[in-house]
Formats: sequence, structure tokens, C-alpha cells
Amino acid sequence: MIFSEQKALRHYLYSLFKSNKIKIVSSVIITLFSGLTRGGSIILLLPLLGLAGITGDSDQNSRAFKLTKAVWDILGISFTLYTCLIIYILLVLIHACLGYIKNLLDVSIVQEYKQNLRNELFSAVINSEWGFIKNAKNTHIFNNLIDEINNIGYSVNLAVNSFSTFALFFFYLATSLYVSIKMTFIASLCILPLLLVQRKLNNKAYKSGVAMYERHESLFNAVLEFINSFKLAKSYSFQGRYETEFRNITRQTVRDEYLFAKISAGTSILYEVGSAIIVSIILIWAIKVVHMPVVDLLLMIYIASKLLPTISSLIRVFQYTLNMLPSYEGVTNLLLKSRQNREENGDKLTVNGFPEKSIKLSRIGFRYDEEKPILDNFSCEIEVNKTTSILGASGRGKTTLVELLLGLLKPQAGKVLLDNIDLNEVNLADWRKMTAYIPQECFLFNATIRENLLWVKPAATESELQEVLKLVAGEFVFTLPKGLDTNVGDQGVRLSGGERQRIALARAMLRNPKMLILDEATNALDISNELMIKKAIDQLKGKITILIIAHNQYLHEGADETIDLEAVHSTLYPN
Ligand SMILES: Nc1ncnc2c1ncn2[C@@H]1O[C@H](COP(=O)(O)OP(=O)(O)OP(=O)(O)O)[C@@H](O)[C@H]1O
Repeated sequence: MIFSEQKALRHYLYSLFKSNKIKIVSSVIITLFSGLTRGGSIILLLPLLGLAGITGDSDQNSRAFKLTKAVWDILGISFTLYTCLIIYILLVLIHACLGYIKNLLDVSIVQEYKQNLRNELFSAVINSEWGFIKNAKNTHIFNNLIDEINNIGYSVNLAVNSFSTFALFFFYLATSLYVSIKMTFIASLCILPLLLVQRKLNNKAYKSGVAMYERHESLFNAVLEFINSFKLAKSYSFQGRYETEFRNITRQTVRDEYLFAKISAGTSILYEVGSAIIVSIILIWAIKVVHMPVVDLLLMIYIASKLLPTISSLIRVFQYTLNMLPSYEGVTNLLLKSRQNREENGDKLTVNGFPEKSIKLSRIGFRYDEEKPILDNFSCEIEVNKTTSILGASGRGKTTLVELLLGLLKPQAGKVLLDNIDLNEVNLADWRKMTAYIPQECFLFNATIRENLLWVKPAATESELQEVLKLVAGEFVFTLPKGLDTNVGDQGVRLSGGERQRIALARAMLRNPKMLILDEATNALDISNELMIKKAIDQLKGKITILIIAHNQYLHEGADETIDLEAVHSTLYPN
């Protein structure tokens, strides 16, 4: 974890307050007014009892009676049962309206906080370097973006309410001090032991939050892996194994939730019993020692009955916040790391008119981990508008080389040069706009064939789409009942592997790239379709730069240049 627990808590509260200062302060002010109207309506009930003759004359000397009468005198209205009832109804009405406004305000604070955090995290991740995303677990990103931010949102909701509860606490405390300073002091002393016991429970709440965070990730992992390997699981008849694994995770999730519920319930018991003891002490003090008037005594009991649950509720919110804190730390860590790995493009050179001659890899050193270099002091040159074959057995670094060329990965040593201009100085977004890369695992969106094609060129005309499809995909799209409007399903599942590759190729061609990179892009095609692709590529020869990675030898036929990574590997690993 980047933060310590306390630092994370401060960071969270500060970020929450900073996110929407005005709305949070307004919510607190509304709560205070709401508390005043509620308090006023309650205080008003006491003189009402006196006016109705229910309590005795001695209570007309009470503070509540005198206070109400003084307010009536200021307002210039006569102090009768009817005026008291009208003011009472008015206060209740104002209280209800303020409650309505506050509810809407709180919802907008929570939703805006969640929305901002989610947007910030998404844009930090999507703008980070490919090398960082490649090594981050999908489920980690997914879980933080979806589940953990929802969890934080729930906690924000409680926190926003507790800002108001906090304000109410001071209101009740002030009223309590007004009625009796001594009794308030005694009550505060009684609460101290409760707070000390509380500390242990708080620590447990945080630890249970850590376990819950890890469990959420396991759950997301299980779901995503299951979805991705559904066909494999079915064909190997592993449904039973999946079910057992899934049930284990959900059982542990319940156990974690239960543990936290126990901590929370324990806190409630502590405060319920503690409050009863405190109220008893106050009553003995008020009745036996200070002989308090009945009306003030009722007011005191009312305040105690409000103040103590307020403290208990604040403590439980605090505990829930501690339990949620690992989610906040998880989201913030991912946000910070993504920002640290941000792909900077700001003031870099726009790619305009270059490369005219060549793209060079100069003395490149690259490794994913310490032990195993993929490239070491490696140099090669790819001539512009020529076709270059990249050769080498599986795992020799062909895809890695392409990712270095596109600036998706950064070499630890050496440079990638576009006509002697260091790729580090170049605006990568610009550079990649000139290229079309078809990776081994072609991805299609769950949309129609037309939408998949238009993704790269939204303004493409119908005839452009048809032309490019005929060139690399053959007639198959036009024989489908819905033609271009056929939905391809999740990741293109409704098409065959070869059909998916042909659509992916058509999509890349539609981009009119200056450099086309085929990375095993035809490995699912039969010979006749592969020949069709070869023919289409041959038509582009000499017009654009083409890089071909293919295990099938004849796709390499007619290439102008060859980069042999097998030779590189033999030099690095002689045996
Ligand atoms: N993110 C990664 N972390 C660690 N090692 C990696 C990572 N990606 C690739 N490798 C390793 O780097 C080596 C080169 O991988 P690469 O995908 O570039 O090979 P390739 O020549 O394209 O292989 P193939 O022909 O099988 O696609 C492999 O040994 C692979 O295990």
C-alpha cells in the first residue's frame, strides 16, 4: 500500500470535501437548520403541555417555557395554545422541506464523487503506457473501476450524512451544555471508556476491509476467467470444478461480510448498554443532587436520547469508513500508478512528412524481466514502402519488436528512429494514426459488421466498405442474410475464426495506413482465403510499408527485406 491507514483516511476525507465543498457545506447548513426546526418543534411541545394545563405551574419557570415565551415576545404574537400549534405545524413543514432538499443534495454529492473518481481512474488507465496495462491484471482494473468505487460511494453516502450528524452532535451538545454544564461533563467522562474499547474494534474493521477487498478481486477473477474460458470448461467437462471454486469464494465472501457485521453489531451493543448506564447516572444526578424541574429533566432526557445515539452512529460510520478504506487505497493506488506510467504526448513532434526513408531500431536492449533479455544491442532497418518479413520461432520476440516500433513498449537501451528522429520525441498518437496493426488475437466488438468497420473510419461510404470487404474478406459478408448489418456477437463469436480475421483485416485496410503490420493475422484462414489476402497485400507493395509476421512461409514470398530473430536468439542463447 502506498498510504498508511491514517494517511489514507485523511486523503479520503480531504478528497471528499474538496470534490464538492459548496454542496457539502450547504448540506451541513441545511441539517443545522433542520435540527433547529426539529428542536424548536420539540421544545415547543413542553410549553404546550403547560398551556394545556397538563403540567403544573412550577414548570412555567422552566428554561424551555421562558425561552419560548421570549421568542413569542420578540415576534410580537400572543402566547396561546393556538399560536403555539400554528408555529409547531410551520416548523414541521420547514423541517420536511429542508429534509427533501438535503436528500437530493446528498445524492448528487455521492453520485458526482463516484462519477469523478470513476472517470479519473478510467482516463488514467487508458492513457497509461501499454507496458503498464499489459502487466496489470484485467480483473484488478475491472474490480476497482466497478465494485470498489461502488463500495466507496456507499461510504461517501454515510460520510456525507455523518457531516450533518456531526453538526447535529454539536447542536445537541450545545443544548445539553445550556441545560446543565455539570451533567454534560459527567456524561462526557462516562463515554471515554467506551471510546477506548472502540479502538480495538476499529482495527478489526480495517483488517476485515482488507480481506473483503482481496475477496472481491478473487470473485471478479473467477467470473471473468469463467466467461473467457466457458467453451474450454464445457469441452473439458470442468463445470463441477468451476462451481466448487466459485462456491468457495462466495462462502469466504459471506464469512468476511459476517465478520464485519459482528464488529458493527458489537459496537451497537457497546453503545446501547453504555448509553443506558450513562442515562441512569445523569438521572440520579439530576433528580437526587440538583433537583431539576420536570420540564428541564424531560428536555435533558430528550437530549441524552439524541446525543448518545448520535455518537454511536458517528462511531459506526467511522468504522464503516475504516472497513471501506482498503477499497479507497486500491482505487487510489491504481490511479497513482497509472498516472506515473502516463504516456506523454503533449509537446512532442507531430509526424508530418516522415519517415520518408526508414524506421530503425538502433542498439536496442529489451527485457520483460531481469533474467531473460529478448533483445540485446539489436539493430535493424525497415525501409519505407518496402515489405519486410520478421522471422523467428515462437517466443523469439516478434510481437515485442512490433510493440517497440509502435512505441507501445519502451526499450531499456537504444533508440527507435523514424528517419533519425527518436521515437521518444515524437507524438505517439500521431505516429500510430499512420499505422494499422492486426494482432494475433483480433478483437471484434459486439456490434454489426458495418459498425466494426466504421470504428476506424466513421465517415466511410457504403462503396468504400464494400470495396475493402471484397478485397480481403471475399464474398462471405454479402451472402449473410443481413449482410453488413449482421451482428457478430461477443468478441465476434457468431463468426468463424477465419471470418473474424477477414473482418479485422478489412477494418485495418479501411484505415488507409502508411504502415501495415500483420502479426499472424491470417493464421485461422484456409489456403484460398490466405491467397486472397496475399493478393491484396501484393497490390499494396511499394505503396506502403508492410511488416509480415507469419508462420506460413509463402506469405513471406516476395518480401524485400527480412529480420531474422532466430539468429538474434542464437547469439543471445548459444545453447
Ligand atoms: N508481459 C510479459 N511479461 C513477461 N514476459 C513476456 C511478456 N510478454 C511476452 N513475454 C515473453 O517474451 C518473449 C517474446 O514474446 P513475443 O510475444 O514477442 O514472441 P513472439 O515471437 O511474437 O511469439 P509467437 O510467435 O509465439 O507469437 C516470450 O518468451 C514471452 O514469454
